[in-house]
Parts: sequence; C-alpha cells; structure tokens
Amino acid sequence: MQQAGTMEISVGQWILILVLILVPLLYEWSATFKYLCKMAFYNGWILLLAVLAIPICAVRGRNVENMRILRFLLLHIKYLYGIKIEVRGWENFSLKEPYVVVSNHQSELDLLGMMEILPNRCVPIAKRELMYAGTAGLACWLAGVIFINRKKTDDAISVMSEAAQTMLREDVRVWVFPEGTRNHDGSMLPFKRGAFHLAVQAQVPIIPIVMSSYKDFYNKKERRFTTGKCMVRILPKVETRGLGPDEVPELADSVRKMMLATFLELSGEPSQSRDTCSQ
Ligand SMILES: CCCCCCCCCCCCCC(=O)SCCNC(=O)CCNC(=O)[C@H](O)C(C)(C)COP(=O)(O)OP(=O)(O)OC[C@H]1O[C@@H](n2cnc3c(N)ncnc32)[C@H](O)[C@@H]1OP(=O)(O)O
Ligand SMILES: CCCCCCCC/C=C\CCCCCCCC(=O)OC[C@@H](O)COP(=O)(O)O
Repeated sequence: MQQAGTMEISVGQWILILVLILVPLLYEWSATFKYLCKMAFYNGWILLLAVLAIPICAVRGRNVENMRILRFLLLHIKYLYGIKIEVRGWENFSLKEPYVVVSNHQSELDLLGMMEILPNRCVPIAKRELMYAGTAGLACWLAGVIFINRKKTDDAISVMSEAAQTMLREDVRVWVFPEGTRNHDGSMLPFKRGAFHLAVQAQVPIIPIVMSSYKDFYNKKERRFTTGKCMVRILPKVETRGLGPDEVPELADSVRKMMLATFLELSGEPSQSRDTCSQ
C-alpha cells in the first residue's frame, strides 16, 4: 500500500529513467550510436516534414512549383546537423532556358546541398523505390519528381525521352545524378549516359555541380557523422546544341573529367589519384 507523501516507482518508470540516462551517455561515448541516431532522425524528420508538405502541395496538385515548398521545408536541416555549405558559381545558374543539372552522388545527405542551390522549376530524377518511401514518396510525387525504374532500361529511357519533351514544353529543368547510385567511397563512379542523352535530345545545356567529399564529417562504412563543411561548385554550362546521339559518350566523358578534377581539388586530393573509372 502506498503511504501518503511517498511515491513508488514502477518497473516501467525505472526502465524509462535508465533509457533517459543511458541514451545520452551512449550518444556521447559511441560514434556508431551517434551515427545511427543521426541517420534515423534524418529520415524520420524528412518523413515528418513531408506530412506538412503534402497538404500544402496538394492544393496545386502534381506541379513542379511544389518543389519550392519542399526546398523551403528542408533548408534548415543543415543547421540541425551543423553542416556548413559554401556555394560558389551562382552566376552559372543565371540561364533563362531549361537545362540539365548533373551532380555527384555521395549519400542521402546530398539532399542538403541540392536544396541549398535548387533552381526554380527544377526536378530531380529519382529511383522508383523512392515513390514508395511513405510520406516522402508522396511529397516527391506531388512536386513532380521524375521516377525511373532502374531494373527496366527501356522504361527508364522512355521516361527520360518524355522528360526531354516536358522540359521544353513546360520550361522545366531536370537534376540527374549520373553515377546512378550513391557512392560512399569518396570518389566518383563512371557516369551513366541518360542525363547526356536527355540534354542532347532536348538540345539544352548541361550545368555540372560538384559537392566536395564528406570524408571529414561523414563516413557510412566507419559509421561516423560529426559536424563539418561541404563546398558546392556550380560549374559553367556545357552546350549541347548541334550534338547528336553519337557524340553523347564523348560529352559524358568530358563533363565527368571536369567534375572529377573539381571534386579532387575541393576535397584536397591530388588529381588522377582517386579515379574509379577506367573509361
Ligand atoms: C519533404 C520531403 C522531401 C523529400 C525529398 C525530395 C528530394 C528527392 C531527391 C531524390 C534524389 C534521388 C536520386 C536517385 O534516385 S539516383 C538513382 C536514379 N537516377 C539515375 O539512375 C540517373 C542516371 N541513370 C542513367 O542515366 C541510366 O543511363 C538509365 C537509368 C537511363 C538507364 O540505366 P541502365 O543501367 O538500365 O542502362 P545503361 O545506363 O547501361 O544504358 C543502356 C544504354 O541506353 C543508353 N541510354 C541511356 N539513356 C538514354 C536515353 N535517354 N536515350 C537514349 N539512349 C539512352 C545508354 O547510353 C546505353 O547505351 P550505350 O551508351 O551503352 O551504347
Ligand atoms: C511506410 C513506408 C516508410 C518508408 C520509410 C522510408 C524511409 C525513407 C525516408 C525518407 C526519405 C529521405 C529522402 C532522401 C532522399 C535521398 C534519396 C537518395 O539518395 O536515394 C538514393 C538514390 O539516389 C540511389 O539509390 P541507391 O544508392 O542505388 O540505393
């Protein structure tokens, strides 16, 4: 029986107290636990922000203008994580016409750099699986993200050909990660050619973007995630007017060379030392 003025603590409450003490201690002591917490919060926070975004975006229906709403909602995340983003080359974005943005792809954290500089009426091309990522998938769909099925090349190519028409008809810019997958090892994979076919088919320029290596503050293999700085460079446009499908391989190679040189320079690596591509 409980006496007046005394309080019994139940087993559940003891567990809660223990968790409240242990979690912050573990967070400080274990870099792995910190990494897992930060990544879980990153995904959870985005799913939650998407809950906010969905009704606002739904007012307009599926529309690329909704990308501005996603951008606005996501811009603060860099502050939560203490990631400083330094952008140079803004002047290279001052084109009125549509263009294809190509950018290196290190991790889901690329979303932060992307939102920092995302031009108006610019939509990313994303793997179809993202459409099923709960609220985030629906928010992406409402913002006009172009989904491709990477398991069906023909389908992916026809979606991209359709995108070439949409870009011109509706004055839309498209953002592609030409590596086609995240590349956590601090280098740049060989480029897939879809982005370059897209630019050539639409006869629009390519604007290469390079985000510096995250190695100083983030490493998935080592499960390390601290605060840090990322440099983003918007490179000058590469014209595609007059080029045909036969020139695509050369175009892709020359853009990749330029991006790799910038990546190595930004990441403080000697040039040619980290090229994982043997094209
Ligand atoms: C608040 C909530 C917010 C939520 C977050 C919001 C933000 C979300 C941000 C999301 C960010 C998410 C980020 C992400 O999800 S990144 C993952 C998805 N993105 C990509 O995969 C883009 C890059 N991939 C490609 O470009 C691939 O080439 C594709 C996918 C097209 C095919 O790949 P696949 O591996 O199947 O085949 P292949 O590359 O060997 O190509 C085969 C042949 O076809 C030729 N070919 C290719 N394309 C075209 C074309 N258009 N017209 C004519 N021909 C074309 C090509 O040259 C080659 O021929 P050849 O050269 O060998 O002779
Ligand atoms: C009810 C279903 C709940 C599903 C929960 C899913 C959790 C996902 C939560 C939030 C989504 C965060 C959006 C991050 C956007 C970045 C996407 C990204 O970077 O995709 C990776 C893709 O470029 C390449 O994929 P792979 O490296 O080939 O793989």
